[in-house]
Amino acid sequence: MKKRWILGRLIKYCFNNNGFAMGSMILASILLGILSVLQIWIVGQIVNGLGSLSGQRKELILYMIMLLVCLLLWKICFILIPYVRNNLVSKMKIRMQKDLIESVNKIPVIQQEINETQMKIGRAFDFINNHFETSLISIQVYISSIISVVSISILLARYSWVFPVIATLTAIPIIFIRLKQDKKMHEMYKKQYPNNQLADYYLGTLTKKDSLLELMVFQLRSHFLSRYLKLTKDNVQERTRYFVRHSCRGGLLEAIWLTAGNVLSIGWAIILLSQTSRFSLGVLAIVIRGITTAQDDIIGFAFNSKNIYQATFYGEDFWEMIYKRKSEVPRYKYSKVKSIELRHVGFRYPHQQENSLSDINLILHTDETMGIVGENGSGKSTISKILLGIYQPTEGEILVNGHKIENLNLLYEDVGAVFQDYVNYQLTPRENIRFGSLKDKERKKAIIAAARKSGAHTFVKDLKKQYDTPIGTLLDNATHLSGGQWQRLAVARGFYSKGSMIVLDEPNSNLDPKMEAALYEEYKNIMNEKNRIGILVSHRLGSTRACDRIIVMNQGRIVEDGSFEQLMNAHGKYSHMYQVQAEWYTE
Ligand SMILES: Nc1ncnc2c1ncn2[C@@H]1O[C@H](COP(=O)(O)OP(=O)(O)OP(=O)(O)O)[C@@H](O)[C@H]1O
Repeated sequence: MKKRWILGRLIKYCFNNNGFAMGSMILASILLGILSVLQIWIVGQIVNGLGSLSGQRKELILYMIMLLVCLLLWKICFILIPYVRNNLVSKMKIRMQKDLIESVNKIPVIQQEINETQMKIGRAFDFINNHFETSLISIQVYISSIISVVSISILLARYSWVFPVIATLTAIPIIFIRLKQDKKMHEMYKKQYPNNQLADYYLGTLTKKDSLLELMVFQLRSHFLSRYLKLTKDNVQERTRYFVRHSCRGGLLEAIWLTAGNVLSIGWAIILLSQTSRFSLGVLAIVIRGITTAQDDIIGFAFNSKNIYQATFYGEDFWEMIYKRKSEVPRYKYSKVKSIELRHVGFRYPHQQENSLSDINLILHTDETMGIVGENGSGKSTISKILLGIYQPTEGEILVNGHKIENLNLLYEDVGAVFQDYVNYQLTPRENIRFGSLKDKERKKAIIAAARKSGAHTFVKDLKKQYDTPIGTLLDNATHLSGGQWQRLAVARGFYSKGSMIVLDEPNSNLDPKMEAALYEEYKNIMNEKNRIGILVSHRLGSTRACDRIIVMNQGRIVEDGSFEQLMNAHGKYSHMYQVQAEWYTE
């Protein structure tokens, strides 16, 4: 998208969503510009009137009244504009956040996971929260400045065309000086952005609850603090260097140029006006005020460019995301999956040299359960994310119910999953479980049944308000839960979900052995529910024993595929790993 269109885009977007407020703001800005020239002209007439008091009293009073009306209108505009703008900004921010969140939701997860996208999303939100309002102010200042400069130039040209030229010529070099300063500053901010992000991360690690324990035990606090301080010190030093190099020098140059220009232009005005018969004190007042106001407007115009640079930098990411949403490839939605087939599927994470999955061939039918085993990093989670439609393969084909998915863009209406890195929703146990299938009406009995199966019910029933007790650390009077208790809620969420597929990705890390053993029984039941494909990713080979089939992953490939008996009889990798684990328990 071309950068220069960004302000135009913003105006259009605001008009489309809140035309009345935007229109009022623009009209008030136009009025401000007109009032500015009107005041100069009236003051000139008053000075003239004062110079020749004889018989001009009525006119003088009329000009005085006009000046008062002008000042009153000016004041009203000054009160009205911020009021309308605040109103517009609050409404538009909500709208923009909604649009942005919807757009972010449509970015493929794999793209969202990469740092570059995270930075883009961060900058887009930054635009809404910190730069959108300044962009609106810039638009408003631009409009009133343009109207003011044009009308003052017309007024000055009535006396001599030299005056608007003088006003413009003295202001233009200053515009360039400021533009250069702003460009440098913008470059500096852009350069500092990754370091700022890293500094925020260090600060977060130093202050967040999750990292406190490790910071204490490994005595990392001073290490992180010195890293944080170094980064912020470097940034401050760079900003100071920038300030001395560009702002101070530029400011000095500006002051010298403007003073010299003003002395010259006013001197020239006096000489010129004294040579003509139209010379009067009022005209001199108009010329001096006119030239200085026009200069201020032109310079203010340029000063605004700093806001425009920032709005462009942060806004670029916002508009890009909103724009992308419209050109997005449609996703293929399935409510009932009877079969899913991967044909020669390969997958490579962005910016990686090697494939994480290669040549995966697999057919899964409804009412079938599959275990996925393999060493760390062999591709188990990646393949389950592909089956869930979270990642799109970079090679090969996917067929759902026998139909090829074009562009490999797959989405299910309803699937269940328990991930290794599940989320702790700082709300209530009911909501934590209900999120497993939010689009249906709440099934109270099913929530309790899911909690019973996952073992969550044993502690939830003893909470103050049971399933409606606030849990976590955010809400008032919330109850703290242990790691294992959170995990049981995450498992209950998976159990509560409906739909034609469930993926359980090693969901037992925080559970005690008794709970783990009991859960494997439940996994068996849940995966074996009718009209479902059940997938269990696990390091405990014994837990996959009950699956109809097991695949063994190694370096991104399926190296064994069969039932438990077949794999044991084959005496391959699975049987070897199984023996090793069994020995560990029996020794
Ligand atoms: N977000 C990512 N970006 C780049 N590479 C990744 C990413 N996630 C995983 N990988 C790489 O892909 C490969 C497979 O990872 P995956 O998480 O699927 O393995 P896994 O078998 O589930 O491992 P584990 O048993 O440790 O959970 C690994 O080599 C890993 O380094």
